[in-house]
Amino acid sequence: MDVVHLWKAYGDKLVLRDLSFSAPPGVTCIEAPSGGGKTTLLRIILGLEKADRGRVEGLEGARLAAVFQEDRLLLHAAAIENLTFVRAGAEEAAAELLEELGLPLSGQPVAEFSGGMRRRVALARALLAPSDALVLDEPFTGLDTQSRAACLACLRRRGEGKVVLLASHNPQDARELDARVVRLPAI
Ligand SMILES: Nc1ncnc2c1ncn2[C@@H]1O[C@H](COP(=O)(O)OP(=O)(O)OP(=O)(O)O)[C@@H](O)[C@H]1O
Repeated sequence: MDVVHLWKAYGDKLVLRDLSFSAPPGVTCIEAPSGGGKTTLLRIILGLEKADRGRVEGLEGARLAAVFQEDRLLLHAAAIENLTFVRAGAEEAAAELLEELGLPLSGQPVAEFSGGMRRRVALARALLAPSDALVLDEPFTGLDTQSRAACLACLRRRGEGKVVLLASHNPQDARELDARVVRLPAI
């Protein structure tokens, strides 16, 4: 995937200025401080926001799976139902993923889960959805050390061969995922 001369402003506020980079298969971490434009960039890549100028190449026809900054789960459904919602009939694969991420297989609605548990359900859902590329916006927020390690291992294994874009303000993410890093310049 290539980002080519991307510009984006909200009113007078310039957020992305002539941004270009390539993201080959593997993990690319997008690093910037809070407010630095990471979410804006990912939303443009997902087609949810329009750039003012420039383009994203190489994702034409690709299936994208995402973890948004908010979890966007079906709160009254169980974790496994949140997963099979994106891949019907995949109960076994969904259960395996939940287990890998230390999540319960019970019928408990995710509304009753902790914030970190919900974050892991959102990641599991993105990993289960049939996809060619993963777009992950701060997927590890609110996770303790052990859950974060489980997520990293799962992403490493299941993201293999895909373009994975991961917005982060934690430089440890890139180190632990052996990822390329794109640092958004301060504007
Ligand atoms: N819809 C919008 N309308 C106006 N301004 C916006 C809009 N979306 C984002 N912005 C502004 O654009 C800038 C970049 O926001 P963005 O959410 O992309 O940053 P970020 O790097 O993801 O931040 P964080 O790490 O805090 O999530 C911020 O100053 C934000 O206020």
